[in-house]
Amino acid sequence: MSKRLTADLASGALTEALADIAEDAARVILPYWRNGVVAETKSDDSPVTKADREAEALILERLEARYPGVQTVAEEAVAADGAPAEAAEWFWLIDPLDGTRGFIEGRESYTVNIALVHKGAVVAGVVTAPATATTWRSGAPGAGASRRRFGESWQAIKVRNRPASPMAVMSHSMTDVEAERLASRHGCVQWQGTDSSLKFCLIAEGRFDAYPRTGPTSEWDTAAGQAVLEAAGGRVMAEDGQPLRYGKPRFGNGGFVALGG
Ligand SMILES: Nc1ncnc2c1ncn2[C@@H]1O[C@H](COP(=O)(O)O)[C@@H](OP(=O)(O)O)[C@H]1O
Ligand SMILES: [Mg+2]
Repeated sequence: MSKRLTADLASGALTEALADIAEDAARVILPYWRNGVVAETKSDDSPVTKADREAEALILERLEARYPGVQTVAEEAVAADGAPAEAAEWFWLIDPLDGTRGFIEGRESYTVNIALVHKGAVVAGVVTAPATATTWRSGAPGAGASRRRFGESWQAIKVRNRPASPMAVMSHSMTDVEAERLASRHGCVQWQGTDSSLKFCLIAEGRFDAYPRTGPTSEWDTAAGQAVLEAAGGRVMAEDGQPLRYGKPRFGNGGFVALGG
């Protein structure tokens, strides 16, 4: 493993570099947003655009240039060529455009996601929201999480203490009845629908308290958001009550719940 990777992880320079890469990917994506982008349908029926593919190509090239030889597991590469047979000790999980449906419909809630996994645990991640020019990142181990607007300095963020009336944030992909049932199972009286990994970041910055999810997602949908949320003082638990882990069969997740303070 490259010495640079482990040194950058320890110093916090890793997510500084990942943030620059994700923001450059955002600059590739933005010209396509609200500009008549054409959606194609993948074999799993989910949509993909030129923006997804070009952003992923940029991210893969930049990661390989700075940290050569680390395994990459990226949404569009897996869609085209299949998933690697097994996860390496260290690997990247990349979703160049999470919330593609919202992106195509012109909503702001889509993100660029890059995360690093070591021995099945997510150890670093960045989430960038191109539409609002905002990036969230985990810092050096123990150094918390932070957020910046493009070109500005990092501000520390953290989860809020659970209030008397906790609020859930959830995928739009549910009926109101399902969403209400799921929110109340986690003690939440109110809930709001949002696309993409932004949900983890909204909990990390203390605006919501829970993000429960029952249906399947892919590991690249959750890893970067989990890194940010854990660094901000929250957690993401799989159905067994343990922190969500990575490198599972076909890089797929079951249900989970993300929680703030
Ligand atoms: N049944 C399923 N299996 C795997 N991933 C799923 C899925 N249903 C939704 N997802 C993924 O979850 C992401 C959307 O989450 P949300 O509903 O919270 O916005 C999408 O990512 P992409 O937009 O990157 O394809 C989508 O691919
Ligand atoms: Mg996704």
